[in-house]
Amino acid sequence: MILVFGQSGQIAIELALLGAGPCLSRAQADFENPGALAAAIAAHRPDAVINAAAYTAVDRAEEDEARAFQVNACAVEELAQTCAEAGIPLVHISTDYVFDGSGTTPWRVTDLTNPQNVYGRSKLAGENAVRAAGGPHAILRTSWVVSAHGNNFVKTMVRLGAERETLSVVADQIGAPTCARDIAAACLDIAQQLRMDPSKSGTYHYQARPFASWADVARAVFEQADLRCSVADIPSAQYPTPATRPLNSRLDCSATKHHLGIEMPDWRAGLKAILQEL
Ligand SMILES: NC(=O)C1=CN([C@@H]2O[C@H](COP(=O)(O)OP(=O)(O)OC[C@H]3O[C@@H](n4cnc5c(N)ncnc54)[C@H](OP(=O)(O)O)[C@@H]3O)[C@@H](O)[C@H]2O)C=CC1
Ligand SMILES: Cc1cn([C@H]2C[C@H](O)[C@@H](COP(=O)(O)OP(=O)(O)O[C@H]3O[C@@H](C)C(=O)[C@@H](O)[C@H]3O)O2)c(=O)[nH]c1=O
Repeated sequence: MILVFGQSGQIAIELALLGAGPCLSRAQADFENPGALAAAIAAHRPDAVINAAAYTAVDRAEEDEARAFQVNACAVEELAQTCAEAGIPLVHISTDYVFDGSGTTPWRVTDLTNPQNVYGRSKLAGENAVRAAGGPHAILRTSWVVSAHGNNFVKTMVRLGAERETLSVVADQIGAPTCARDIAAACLDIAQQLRMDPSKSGTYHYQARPFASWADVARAVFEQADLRCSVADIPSAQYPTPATRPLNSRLDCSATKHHLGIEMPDWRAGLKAILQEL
């Protein structure tokens, strides 16, 4: 049995649809309540754990640092240590925001991290806690998660695209949207592989193809959803936000393919499915 944390989140919803579970809610396992995660593991005795819970409000985190670190790092340390002590494989999801966004080369799993905002620093601290716990684990870094559920850029674009004739969207942050459904399937695959072979533990990248800017994604949404809104490309400087976002969010996913045999999906196909679901 695969125990999932983060029941109401985009990725956890897709994990449940794919048959993973039980999926625990905040009320069942609160990451701000020390001891709650160890108790949940003891109660469920899972074969593997997928942590899809996190503090994901990137701008709010700038003023809510203690809570972001509690959820994304301190609680993750408790979870990782509990799993390691029991030999339970842990799949932990992380983010492109652990990188500083310099250059244009896709980030490899071994590249130096240097997060530029509180959310990214808290996620990096969570990664480090998982590695330090020393149990069977996979840290799966992904980016720009989109789905028919929860809050995400695609849903925001569908809403704004119906209200506006033109929308200004940043065109100098390059990465790729990755569908929660594809990530969930990858997490399940990795959890099974870790159960069979703990030596596959490590850090992996999982990002859909092809690379795109947020403006490209907005254009694809409007085109596929038949919305008449046009997109004006702007630099990040013209869209000031409390948290700095990395310009280069391209992830090199070759190790994921090489070591785990997992292929990267095309986000345009996933986008089509999401728009049909909305
Ligand atoms: N969203 C994105 O674009 C990206 C996300 N990721 C990572 O992927 C993972 C999943 O993201 P996503 O599916 O988008 O997440 P969501 O933002 O959709 O959901 C987050 C989940 O975490 C839960 N959560 C937050 N705080 C607590 C807490 N104190 N105790 C228990 N549960 C809590 C939320 O519960 P509640 O509903 O009660 O608040 C919710 O179920 C995270 O690790 C995230 O960092 C990586 C790259 C991009
Ligand atoms: C709504 C809107 C956003 N933007 C820009 C702002 C920002 O640079 C970019 C995306 O905005 P969002 O706030 O949706 O994205 P953001 O919350 O930064 O998304 C991030 O979330 C965390 C959890 C991650 O881990 C990252 O991988 C990434 O997905 O689009 C525009 O340029 N125009 C607009 O009208």
